[in-house]
Amino acid sequence: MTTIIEIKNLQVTFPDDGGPVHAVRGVDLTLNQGETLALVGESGSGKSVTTHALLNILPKDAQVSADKLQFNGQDLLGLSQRDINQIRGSKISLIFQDPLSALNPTMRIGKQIGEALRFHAHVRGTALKQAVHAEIEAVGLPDPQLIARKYPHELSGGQRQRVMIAIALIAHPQVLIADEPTTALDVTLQAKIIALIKAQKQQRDLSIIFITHDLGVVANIADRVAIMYAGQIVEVGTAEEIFYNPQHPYTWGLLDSVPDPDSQRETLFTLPGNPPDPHEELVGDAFAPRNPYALAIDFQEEPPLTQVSTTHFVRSWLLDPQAPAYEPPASIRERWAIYQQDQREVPTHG
Ligand SMILES: Nc1ncnc2c1ncn2[C@@H]1O[C@H](COP(=O)(O)OP(=O)(O)OP(=O)(O)O)[C@@H](O)[C@H]1O
Repeated sequence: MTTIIEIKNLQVTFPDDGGPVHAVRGVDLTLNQGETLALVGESGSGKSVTTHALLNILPKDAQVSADKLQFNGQDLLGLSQRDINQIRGSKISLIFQDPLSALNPTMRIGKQIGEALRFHAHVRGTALKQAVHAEIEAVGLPDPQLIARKYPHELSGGQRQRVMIAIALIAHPQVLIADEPTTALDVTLQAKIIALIKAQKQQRDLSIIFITHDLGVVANIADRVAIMYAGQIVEVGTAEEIFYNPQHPYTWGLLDSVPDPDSQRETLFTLPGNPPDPHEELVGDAFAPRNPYALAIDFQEEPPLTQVSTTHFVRSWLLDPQAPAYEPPASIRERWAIYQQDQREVPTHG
């Protein structure tokens, strides 16, 4: 498996009148060739800041440090702004949550889609026009010539998001970072945009980081899932491990807050409390005050990362060999039962 992006111990702090804001507190993350990695957590957990650090698009006053921040084995932290600009848009592209504010209201759609190709590949004239029209078609928009002449406000929300995808993909990047690309859309449109991203991934052999606060959204697209809380990854695993063998109480809460059409539950679970103030210096486990399963040690010491399988890692004291026995919520026990059943059904060789 080829690693495309490797992040080790990423820390990002912003200066602020109320004291430094600790947005990212030691993130380790890898993206492998051809996979979709979902980065999931509540608002403010540091998902966007993590990927913006990668692309060097944080505000100038951000303090960024990392033991490793690499793209295809190349160190991104040491690169000049010019070299980073070459990578951004052509090798790594970003789709933002809100196309209306990301698009230029005064520029025709066609010109905006063509920009990356003009800038990175110096394509001009008829070739550029043809490439733009082909890209508009590829993202499922009708009548490319008409769409290219329109301005952003003349399109619907779903059409604008397709335009954002065309802008991100036209220069044939290796990596697509999709930051909450469906949040502003209704459920039907969400499903269509996810299907489009999935299809484009397959056609173009993309690797994707898909950012969302909603675990339900990524069930159909993610190969692996990383759960982020208060600037740290608290659990990471394959989609199957996160959905059916989750080990961190925060992941349990996120799973329980996803609407389940088959469930008998009448009201949806909402995680009690709020994430910690990012100004705070944290002691122990950042999730402890909201965690009904917290142990005394959670309020004193940061939990170590425990390996559950070759692909599954969890940052929780519950997995310590000395932790007392505990029983997760019934909804999670049901998931575990399905997982164990699936494991038994996997044929063993040898
Ligand atoms: N320029 C900035 N100056 C100060 N604090 C910032 C800045 N950008 C982000 N932050 C803070 O960093 C923390 C992480 O923000 P980030 O945008 O990465 O969260 P997120 O998980 O992507 O959530 P959301 O879905 O709301 O964007 C938040 O507390 C946020 O307020």
